Amino acid sequence: MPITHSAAWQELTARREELSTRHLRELFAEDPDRFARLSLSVDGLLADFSKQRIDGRTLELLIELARSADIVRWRERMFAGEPINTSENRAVMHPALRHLKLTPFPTADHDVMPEVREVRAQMRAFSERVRGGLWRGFSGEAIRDVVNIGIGGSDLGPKMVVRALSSYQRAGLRMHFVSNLDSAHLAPLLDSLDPRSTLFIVASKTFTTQETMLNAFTARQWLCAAAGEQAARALPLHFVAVSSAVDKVREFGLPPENIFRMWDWVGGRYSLWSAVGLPIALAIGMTGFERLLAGAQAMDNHFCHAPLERNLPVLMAMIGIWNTNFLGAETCAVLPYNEALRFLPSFLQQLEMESNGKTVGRDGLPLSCHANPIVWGEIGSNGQHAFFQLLHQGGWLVPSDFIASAHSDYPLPGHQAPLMANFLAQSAALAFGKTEAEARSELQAAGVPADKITELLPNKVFAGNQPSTTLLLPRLSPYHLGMLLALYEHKVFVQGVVWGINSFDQWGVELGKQLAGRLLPALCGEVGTEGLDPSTRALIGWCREYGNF
Ligand SMILES: O=P(O)(O)OC[C@H]1O[C@H](O)[C@H](O)[C@@H](O)[C@@H]1O
Repeated sequence: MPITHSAAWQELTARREELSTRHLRELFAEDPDRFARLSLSVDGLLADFSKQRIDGRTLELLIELARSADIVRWRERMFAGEPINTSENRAVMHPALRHLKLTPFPTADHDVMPEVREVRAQMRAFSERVRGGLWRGFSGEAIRDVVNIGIGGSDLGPKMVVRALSSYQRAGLRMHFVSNLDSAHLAPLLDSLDPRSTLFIVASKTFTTQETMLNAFTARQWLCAAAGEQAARALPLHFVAVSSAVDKVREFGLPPENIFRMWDWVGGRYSLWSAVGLPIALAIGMTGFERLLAGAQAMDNHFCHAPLERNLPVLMAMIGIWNTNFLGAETCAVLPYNEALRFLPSFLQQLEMESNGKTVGRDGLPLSCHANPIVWGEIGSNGQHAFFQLLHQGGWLVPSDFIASAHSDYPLPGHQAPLMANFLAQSAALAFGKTEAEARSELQAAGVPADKITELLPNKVFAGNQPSTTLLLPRLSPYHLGMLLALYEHKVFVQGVVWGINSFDQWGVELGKQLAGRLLPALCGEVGTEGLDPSTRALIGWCREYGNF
């Protein structure tokens, strides 16, 4: 039965009629305990849902909706290692990667932990050697620059975490991330590097991704040219790979000891906890990386054991569904007030939109409702000076997640309090707005003449009622970052279950890749353009006229 036919969905639809006309101002005025009732903290991570357009009954119904989608059973199935990624017949076991107990996972009969622990030990040994200056390049120099070559899940996660935890980076290694096919990404970086002290990590689960392989081949050529006669000896001293395709890495020229394995039960966008996180271990040390894993494991435990009504990922997921499917929001903004979380919006875009950006359900039938909204975002307070105008007065419903850490790890005097003041001010302004009466009396108090007040007044009113969730970390530590990221992962999982989606495949990325493969020879003039659509044919003509392929 489609989820939209469930009793909870029907009741929520009725509830929408009532709540869509209510203002957050009224909801707060009616209930002085609203913050206490609609916020929840787990291990120091605080989530405030009180500025969402919900009330107690709505929340009860949302939890009932999650139950009618059988969330408890699906959660058990995931943690039991069942092949819930049905279109690829794969288990989904990224929680195994942060399982730090000495017990099996998922079961004693099918325990992946020995392999996981083996790779963790390999990561520890390797990162300690590199960080300690014991891993030497072909000319005997220690490593100073590390370049991760990968894209999508093999780039966004480690890049985001390395940036987020930059204040924990003490070994002095310079970390770089190259993902784009465009040589404007790799070329200037190579120009700035010394091949004798540079280490490349080629991260690709499949080891076939066009962008990654092209960048890896170019980097290999660059190294070999610099190493000259020592090229063969240099390659394993300057290249390691993270992949599940061991044979392909061997063909690239790397010995088994330079290969960090991953498994088909880890999806790319869920893989930062695996050896894909090697740049994190190199940047902050393996002990720091394990703190990240510990935070994620704490969130796994909370997700598995907390009652649904007090379960952070479940609440976040269901409130998102309320905003999308009942209030009609088409987008969702991620607004981290922390410079170190600069790459979090892009990471979450892949996590959410590649997982749940679908219109077909697990059963192969069209979904009976919309699934993932469009996720976008920017760090604060920068966004305030760019697009917040639209959030405040643009007339669109845009729910947002405000994220910050109370403690700054870069304590320049006088910065953190104003940052946090802006962080708190914006969600309050979006929620409560400014009425015409308030705007009028402000203008009067400022001595603005009456005719000017009439002219200005419409511009000075803020409708408010924009819903937001505030996520507040005590500090952006590896542990709390791990919690935050696992929170979003499980939120995505819960939403996928309710929408009836397989959140772990991504067939929608294939068509463009296929077409690019067909167009490449036409662009290079090796084949004609007959049979292509007129627009593409004409564009190829232009590209060939001006391009330097
Ligand atoms: O790690 P790789 O196999 O190179 O894949 C890198 C990325 O490319 C693909 O196109 C997928 O859409 C992503 O989910 C994946 O993370």
